[in-house]
Amino acid sequence: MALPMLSFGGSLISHSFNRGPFPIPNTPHSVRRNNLLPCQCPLSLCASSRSLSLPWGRESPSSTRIRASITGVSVEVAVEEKEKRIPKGETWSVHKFGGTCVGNSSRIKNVADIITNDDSERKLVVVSAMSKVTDMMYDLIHKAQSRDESYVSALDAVLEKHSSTAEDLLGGQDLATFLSQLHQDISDLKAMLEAIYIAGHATESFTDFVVGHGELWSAQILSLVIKKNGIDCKWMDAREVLVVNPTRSEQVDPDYLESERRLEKWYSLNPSKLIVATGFIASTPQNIPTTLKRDGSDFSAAIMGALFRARQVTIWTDVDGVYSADPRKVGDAVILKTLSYQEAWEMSYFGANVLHPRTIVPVIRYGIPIIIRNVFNISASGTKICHPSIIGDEDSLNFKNYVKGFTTIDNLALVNVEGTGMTGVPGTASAIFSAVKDVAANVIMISQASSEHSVCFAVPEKEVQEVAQALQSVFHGALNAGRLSQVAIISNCSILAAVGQKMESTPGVCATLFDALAKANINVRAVAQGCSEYNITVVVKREDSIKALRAVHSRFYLSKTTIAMGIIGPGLIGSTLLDQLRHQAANLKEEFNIDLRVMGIIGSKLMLLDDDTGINLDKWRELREEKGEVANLEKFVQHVHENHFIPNTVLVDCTADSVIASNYDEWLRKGIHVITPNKKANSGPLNEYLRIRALQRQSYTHYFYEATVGAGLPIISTLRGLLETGDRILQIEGIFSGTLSYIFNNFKDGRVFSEVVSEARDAGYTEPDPRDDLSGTDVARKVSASAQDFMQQLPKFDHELSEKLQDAENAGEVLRYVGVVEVTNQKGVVELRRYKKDHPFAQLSGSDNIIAFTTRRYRNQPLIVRGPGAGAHVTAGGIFSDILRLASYLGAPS
Ligand SMILES: NC(=O)C1=CN([C@@H]2O[C@H](COP(=O)(O)OP(=O)(O)OC[C@H]3O[C@@H](n4cnc5c(N)ncnc54)[C@H](OP(=O)(O)O)[C@@H]3O)[C@@H](O)[C@H]2O)C=CC1
Ligand SMILES: N[C@@H](CC=O)C(=O)O
Ligand code: NA
Repeated sequence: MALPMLSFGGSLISHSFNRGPFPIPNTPHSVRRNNLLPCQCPLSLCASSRSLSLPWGRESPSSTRIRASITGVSVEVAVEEKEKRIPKGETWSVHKFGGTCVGNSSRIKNVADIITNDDSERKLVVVSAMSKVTDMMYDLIHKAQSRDESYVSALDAVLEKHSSTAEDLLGGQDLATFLSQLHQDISDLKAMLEAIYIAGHATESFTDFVVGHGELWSAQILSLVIKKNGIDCKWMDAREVLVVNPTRSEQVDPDYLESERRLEKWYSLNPSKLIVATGFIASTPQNIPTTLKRDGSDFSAAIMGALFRARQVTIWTDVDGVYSADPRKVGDAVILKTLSYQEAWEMSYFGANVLHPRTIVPVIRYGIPIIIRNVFNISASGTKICHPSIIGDEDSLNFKNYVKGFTTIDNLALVNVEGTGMTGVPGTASAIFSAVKDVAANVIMISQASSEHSVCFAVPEKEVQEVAQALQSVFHGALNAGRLSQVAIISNCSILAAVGQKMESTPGVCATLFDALAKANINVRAVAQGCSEYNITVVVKREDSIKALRAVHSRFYLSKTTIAMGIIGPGLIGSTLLDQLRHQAANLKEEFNIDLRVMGIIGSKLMLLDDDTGINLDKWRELREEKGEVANLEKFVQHVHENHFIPNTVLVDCTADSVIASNYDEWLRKGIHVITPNKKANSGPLNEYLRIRALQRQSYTHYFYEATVGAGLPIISTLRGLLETGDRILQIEGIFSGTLSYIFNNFKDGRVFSEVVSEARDAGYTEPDPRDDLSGTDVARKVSASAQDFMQQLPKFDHELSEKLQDAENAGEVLRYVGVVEVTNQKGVVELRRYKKDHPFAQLSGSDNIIAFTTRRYRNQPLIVRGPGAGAHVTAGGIFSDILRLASYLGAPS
């Protein structure tokens, strides 16, 4: 057995090292645990299997069978070998659980359940140490080598954490066996830490040996819990199988051939359909324990996936999958269903916490998909990272498929080396970057234009001064001679990268990205795109980083029918509309790709502005109480329209205020759509109305007001349909007022007029000011100063109206308040008329409106629209359908 490289001296040399890299007594356990070298000759298989008989998890192979296999009984050997060879391929699924997934006993149990419920034929589970344990283990080393005696109590805490977890989960013989092993390990570690304490130093292999215990314990506990679920399960100390070669730069390269050979051997001794293996740890070809470095468990799982030619490798973590952008920065970030290996690679490289890029390398070889899933939300299907051919054409018509994700890296500086002396001079770039290498700075992006006049590159801010000094010194002569004009530092920069495999050969992606940045008023300092076209990198000012990320994300990810809404006037109609939006929003998004976001709600006194992605309509009333601020219409409009990257804005005016209506032209001019049930803008001077309509057409915005006539009834749209298709209106006659309809439908059987008006008001049919409903607003204004006053004065009219009613009844007629537009004579009349009891206008009930269009096409029989023409629900419904009409004009599917 090869001896480890140790740097211990003096008395420690006298320890026995022949079993491993550490000076611990030769207990039977340490022999087992550290006899990592599987022997090369067939005979030694027997020897090594005997010595490897572990008391937990692993069953010794039958010695008879092993002996038979080495005594040359060839037929038997063949049968045995065949049976025990790993059935590689599709049948295996690999699962990897990180530290948080096995952070305490209930989580370990949850993991055991997930494994138990996976119906794959064969399963390999790779497990990290319980959360915080690896840090605790590193801390032990740190304490011991800095001669801090508290390593002893820190080791006790490690013991306590694992023994209490085991006691929670296990019982009987399993618990006893595990605890005895744990105590043995702790006592071995204590001896080793003591040695480190005395030496004041720990070699890398000692450190790796100590820290790897977290995985040994979690794998044993998990395998015993799974066994408790009634499933046969073996645990694997991956150091017996995974062989890696250290490289420079804190990385290791797996030796697949040797690992595969050892795995075959391991499996022949431990055939099982369910194996729990330690993540993170491995051994060198010389059998010295080592680790796959930080985040190495994902790498372990990927290597195991490759060794087993697994069907898939699932990395269980605590997020639902890979997001299209950092969800802490972009509220709209979505979970990506699929990513190609290349995309995942680029995303992780560019700062997204996806997977370490090296995790992908082992699985690419065999095209094994990696799935990222949330252990705390198993209903989420996660993100599948696989070969692009498997991704297929799902969403292929969707532009967002071209750019999958966006990432940012902050705290960077640009270095710009500039001067005419660089043009056509070979070796300048080499001189620049070798100077950078000499100060060990990491170059994150490079850009050089074809004029060769300047080379610009990004490095971490903390390294930039050293880089600049190195360059000043290397190019001292060139700078003095003027061949180089400057070595400039541009501090406070961030990188924004857009990643997507389908960007390759797709025209317009760059243009869209830059257009989004330009519209958000963000200056781009430098750009880089490799010819692979998987990644476009731009450098922006640090303070613009989040704004830039949101701008580009919205451009690619929000559907073009995402609409930012500002609701003005959350009174009866406005609040009913908000309730309807709340109920329908998810369905609209799901079925029609219409994404409505209420970004602000303003009343006459208070306003509520959203934080980022829209107000939570489940509790807008409470939020208004908690977070409402003093109403300020200008600020409100600016917030709703300008403070985000949603492609469309609509203001919905649910007031009856003419001052609010006087703003429509300005809003339309700014590109804001307007929808309203407020009649003020349409019922003033005709010129005003025509001006708004003209402006709206010029600015390519929409102005919809269906609810201003007959509430939700399709009156404006019917009229428009008739006119736009070339029909000619001859007359429109009808009962246009829900309030008056209600009043005259119920003003009978000896009832008093004022009482019926109050009833209409209570039912929500009247205007905020009921004088607007009753004919002769002028008359009303003459007799009263306010709406309340008017209601008090109203009984004075009871007598007069009772007489009119009586007269009509005596003649077998009813009273109806109608409006008539006679187009041919250019005449409009609004008056109280009497109709025979069998006339359609006499048949109405409740707040019904009835409108009869007599046109050239509908000359003999008018086109009639009839139904409730007032009330909160039907009015809000009318506004809502205008909002959806807007969405469909903007491109929503029908
Ligand atoms: N009721 C119905 O059946 C129909 C109504 N309509 C129209 O719907 C509109 C709303 O009616 P309704 O909901 O019943 O009225 P409400 O009086 O219940 O609500 C009006 C809302 O407008 C707000 N408001 C008033 N002035 C301003 C201002 N300057 N700035 C911001 N907010 C303001 C009020 O805020 P605050 O509470 O803070 O004062 C209140 O929230 C009216 O234009 C009406 O003509 C149209 C068709 C049918
Ligand atoms: N107050 C109005 C409501 C609809 O416009 C009416 O009564 O019709
Ligand atoms: Na209508």
